[in-house]
Amino acid sequence: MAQSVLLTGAAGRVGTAILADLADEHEWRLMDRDPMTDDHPGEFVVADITDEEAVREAMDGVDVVIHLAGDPRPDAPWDSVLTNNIDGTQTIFEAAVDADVEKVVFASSNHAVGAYETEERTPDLYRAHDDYLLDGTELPRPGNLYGVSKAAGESIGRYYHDEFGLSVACVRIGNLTEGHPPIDYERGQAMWLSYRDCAHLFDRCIRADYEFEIVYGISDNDRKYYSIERAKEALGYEPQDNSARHD
Ligand SMILES: NC(=O)C1=CN([C@@H]2O[C@H](COP(=O)(O)OP(=O)(O)OC[C@H]3O[C@@H](n4cnc5c(N)ncnc54)[C@H](O)[C@@H]3O)[C@@H](O)[C@H]2O)C=CC1
Ligand SMILES: O=C1O[C@H](COP(=O)(O)O)[C@@H](O)[C@H](O)[C@H]1O
Repeated sequence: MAQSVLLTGAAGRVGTAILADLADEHEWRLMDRDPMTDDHPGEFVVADITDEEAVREAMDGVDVVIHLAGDPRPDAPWDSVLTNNIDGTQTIFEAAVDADVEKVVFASSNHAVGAYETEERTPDLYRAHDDYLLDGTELPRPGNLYGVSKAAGESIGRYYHDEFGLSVACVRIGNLTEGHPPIDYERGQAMWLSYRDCAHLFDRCIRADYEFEIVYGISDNDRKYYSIERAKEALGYEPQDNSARHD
């Protein structure tokens, strides 16, 4: 069944991947601080996610929020991630609860667990023969302040689930690259997420029933150190792409 979905950060790369395949699948309300130049479905709200009033207005009548807006740079400075990624995320969750939204899907990141990639484990970790696997039950272990902000976003989601019963899915997105896996970048190949698998995974997050989930958002790559089993079990994720098929 089509759902009414608020998509924050709609003008960015992940938003573009989602809308490319799902424009006709749901009723969209799009939000970004930058206007969208391309054709887009639904209504577009130009607003900053730290603007409480604008966020509350945009949340009206919405079933599901996909929250992508934020500073995506792994080397982003603290003042930016504090404002855009932590404060902005709390504003979204608070407004979602107040508006009786059913589900919030939070764009977390591989960088929330980046420090598991120790000198001893790498580069073997990025290769198919290695069996080290993170499955989403491990503690966050960020390797930069951006990763700290994503771990904080997951905790904010946990709090709003436990305290208010909101369904929350945190997707630790790997490396979204259009058309083919990253070239000459083993780490990126191991965590490649194709555009169509990205759209499908977020569609499953919109449609599935769950309580609180942390899943990895990568394609079904032969080389992988993130398990996609929980995304399959809890959400019905069925990826079609594999970075090994593009060598
Ligand atoms: N692209 C990737 O491979 C990955 C992305 N992510 C996460 O997914 C989300 C989307 O990332 P991308 O699409 O790649 O980034 P992007 O930079 O292409 O898109 C982010 C969008 O959010 C908007 N935005 C930023 N701060 C905002 C604010 N305060 N208020 C309103 N809009 C704001 C920007 O204008 C931009 O259009 C981010 O939260 C990022 O951390 C996580 C892991 C990997
Ligand atoms: O969280 C993110 O991760 C991807 C992959 O990280 P990288 O350090 O291998 O580039 C990154 O491309 C994206 O911009 C970021 O938001």
